[in-house]
Amino acid sequence: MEVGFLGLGIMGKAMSMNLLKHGFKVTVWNRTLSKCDELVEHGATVGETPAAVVKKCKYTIAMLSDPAAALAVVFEKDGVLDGICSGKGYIDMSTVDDETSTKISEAITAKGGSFLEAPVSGSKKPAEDGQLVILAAGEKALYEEAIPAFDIMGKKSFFLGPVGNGAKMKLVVNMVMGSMMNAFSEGLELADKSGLDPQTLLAVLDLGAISNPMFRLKGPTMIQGNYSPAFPLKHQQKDMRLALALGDENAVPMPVAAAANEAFKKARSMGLGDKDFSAVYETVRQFKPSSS
Ligand SMILES: NC(=O)C1=CN([C@@H]2O[C@H](COP(=O)(O)OP(=O)(O)OC[C@H]3O[C@@H](n4cnc5c(N)ncnc54)[C@H](OP(=O)(O)O)[C@@H]3O)[C@@H](O)[C@H]2O)C=CC1
Ligand SMILES: O=CC(=O)O
Repeated sequence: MEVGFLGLGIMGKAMSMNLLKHGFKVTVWNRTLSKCDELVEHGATVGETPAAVVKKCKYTIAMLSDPAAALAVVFEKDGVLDGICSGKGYIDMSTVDDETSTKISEAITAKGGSFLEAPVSGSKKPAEDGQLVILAAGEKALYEEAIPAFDIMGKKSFFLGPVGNGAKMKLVVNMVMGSMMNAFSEGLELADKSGLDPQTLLAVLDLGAISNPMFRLKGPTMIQGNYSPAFPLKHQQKDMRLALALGDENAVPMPVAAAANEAFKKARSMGLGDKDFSAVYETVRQFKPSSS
């Protein structure tokens, strides 16, 4: 099966690599073309533009940074719209808001193509291990067609109904995650400043009711001041911003998420946007290990 893949950042590279390793023929495109090289070494072919990829493949997956990128790749010259037609599908797995997704869906379907949004929960390692959670919504027939690819990239896929529901679910999940990361950072700093060993805090947390993979994975690296990016902080802040807009639209008060968003904005202003989202710890941290 020949599939297209647009966007070879942290996530897209790992996801398309998994498809290749499991026997899919993959045609890739990335704005910075040199990022295609490693995929080509593993058997991918390169399309010169998004339109060229879409013309070649039955369906094309995209994994792009944000709403502006998702829109640009579809609507700009030689973009997805210039290649899509009846019988072809477009699956956007980027984290965007429902308005962006709906705009893309309407344009694709107006040209006779079918559309699915399918944002994912899970970061670099789950993407490498094929352990993502896929939150799909849109054209059910395209969802069914894409299940063999979803089964390779993910450990579980949900079909959530009409376009917009996948985007909203993803924003709710990441709003919770971003808020938790801030509470966790404050806890680490409070332990340290009040004379407790943060490592012991991690051990205590891991044995109790709020034990979770994120604290377990990120805690040790945060204590070391190692923020090598798995989930870039600028993307987490984008997700907080979009989730807050969803709260605004639905008149849901979200004071905790609003405070977390401010912390991520502060981290961006400190030049930490391209670091891992756990670098938000630096907004409250006073002691800096010499390695940071
Ligand atoms: N990293 C993670 O843990 C997770 C990320 N996500 C979401 O997945 C998406 C991708 O994330 P991730 O891979 O980490 O991000 P990266 O920043 O690593 O990659 C972003 C990709 O978008 C491309 N891009 C950005 N702007 C444009 C544009 N204007 N036109 C064309 N292409 C563009 C980049 O191209 P170029 O290489 O040229 O810059 C790159 O391929 C985001 O929506 C993120 O929120 C979801 C779950 C987990
Ligand atoms: O969007 C990020 C994630 O870890 O999920």
